[in-house]
Order: sequence, then C-alpha cells, then structure tokens
Amino acid sequence: MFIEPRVGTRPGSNSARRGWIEVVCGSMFSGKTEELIRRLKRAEIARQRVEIFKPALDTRYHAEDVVSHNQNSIRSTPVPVAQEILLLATSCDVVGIDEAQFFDESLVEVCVQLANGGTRVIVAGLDMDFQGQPFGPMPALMAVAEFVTKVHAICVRCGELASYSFRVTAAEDKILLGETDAYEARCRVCFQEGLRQKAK
Ligand SMILES: Nc1ncnc2c1ncn2[C@@H]1O[C@H](COP(=O)(O)OP(=O)(O)O)[C@@H](O)[C@H]1O
Ligand SMILES: Cc1cn([C@H]2C[C@H](O)[C@@H](COP(=O)(O)O)O2)c(=O)[nH]c1=O
Ligand SMILES: [Zn+2]
Repeated sequence: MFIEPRVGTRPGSNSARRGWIEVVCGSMFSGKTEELIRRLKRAEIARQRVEIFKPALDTRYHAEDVVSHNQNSIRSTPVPVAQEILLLATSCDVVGIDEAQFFDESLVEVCVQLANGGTRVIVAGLDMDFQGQPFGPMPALMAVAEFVTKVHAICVRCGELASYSFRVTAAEDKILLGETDAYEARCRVCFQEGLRQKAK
C-alpha cells in the first residue's frame, strides 16, 4: 500500500512547499482508478485542495466523474488537451489525472511544471496498449515521477497476475473505448496465446 510521504519535516530540510509526481500504472481492471480515488479522497480528508482531470474523450461511465469498474467515483473536470490542466489547477495542493495514456506528450511537461511549483501530482493510466506497446506519455511520466506503482489485475484465462489488456475484437485503432465487451485482463502467457490466435 502506498503511504503518503511526509516531506519538509526533517531538521535542515527546505521548508518550502514541495511537489512531486506519482504514477499508478497497469493493465485494464488492475485497480488504477480505485487507487487514484483512494489517494485523492485521503488528501480531501486532510483538507487539501484537490482537483481531478481526465481527457474529455473518455465518456465511458460518466461525462464528468472519474468512475472505477466497481462504481467508486469522484468528481472531475474533463479537458480536451493537457495544457488546460495548467490553467485550471492554479491554487490547489493535489492534482489527480486519470486515463493519462490518452493525452499527448505535453502532459509530461504539464506535470513537471505543477510539481516544480509545489503541487503533488497523481497520474493514473495504462502503461501498455492492446498490442503490448508503451502507451502515449506513460513511459516518460514514469521516468520523471518520484513514485511509480504498478498494479495488477487477475488474468481471466488462468488466474495469474495480469499485466496486459487483450482486445477481444478485431479493431486495430489504438483508441477504442470499452470494458469487458472489448478487453480482457491477461497474463503474459495468455496474452501471447491470444495474439497468436488472432494472427491465424
Ligand atoms: N480481471 C480482473 N482483475 C481484477 N479486478 C477486476 C477484474 N475484472 C473486473 N475487476 C474489477 O475491477 C476493479 C478495478 O477497477 P478500476 O480501479 O476501475 O481498474 P482500472 O482503472 O485499472 O481499469 C476491481 O476492484 C474489480 O472489482
Ligand atoms: C488497451 C487499450 C485500452 N483502451 C481504452 C479502453 C478503456 O476505455 C480505457 C482504459 O480504461 P481503464 O480505466 O484502464 O480500464 O482505454 C484503448 O483505447 N486502447 C487500448 O489499446
Ligand atoms: Zn493467464
């Protein structure tokens, strides 16, 4: 379990407000959104000023709220491009960003600027797409983050830990919103087996 770091409390440490970046990544159904919501709600309990953003294109469960697969939710602001987060996140202590894989690379600079300015930034997103390739700005975000948490789903084929999101349809577009209608959480072995079956 992730325990929030207490910063600026050691003797001699710089007491200026410190920011940092946390990344929560993994496959679909691995609990990224649940973990994001858990961290953000704890920050709200601590009376910190929290803002949550998601890409406007993600309208799966709700136009505005961030909603997990088990229907846990938190209010959010949909934004069309990452730069808009900088305009909307002034004067908050904690910024949460869900479905980060859908933003372009400029999200990395946005997160760095926020953290440099003293904001705690928590980013959740898919580390790999349906082909097992790194997804959008996620690899670069993991590189610049102070904390990276990789969470796992359960492989629906064999019950092992799952790190892959297998697309059960033939669609080839990188972006295809969906749930269990279009994706299965799979382990490495079952994911590769699925790709071989598709290639036949
Ligand atoms: N194959 C699976 N493995 C683990 N959890 C699953 C699976 N399928 C459905 N779930 C549900 O999904 C929840 C996680 O949802 P969520 O946080 O939205 O995941 P993510 O954001 O990573 O897609 C779990 O608590 C569980 O109830
Ligand atoms: C693998 C993969 C996924 N997507 C879409 C499918 C869902 O709408 C989201 C992921 O949501 P989750 O909160 O992580 O379950 O991304 C996609 O568009 N392309 C892909 O390759
Ligand atoms: Zn498996």
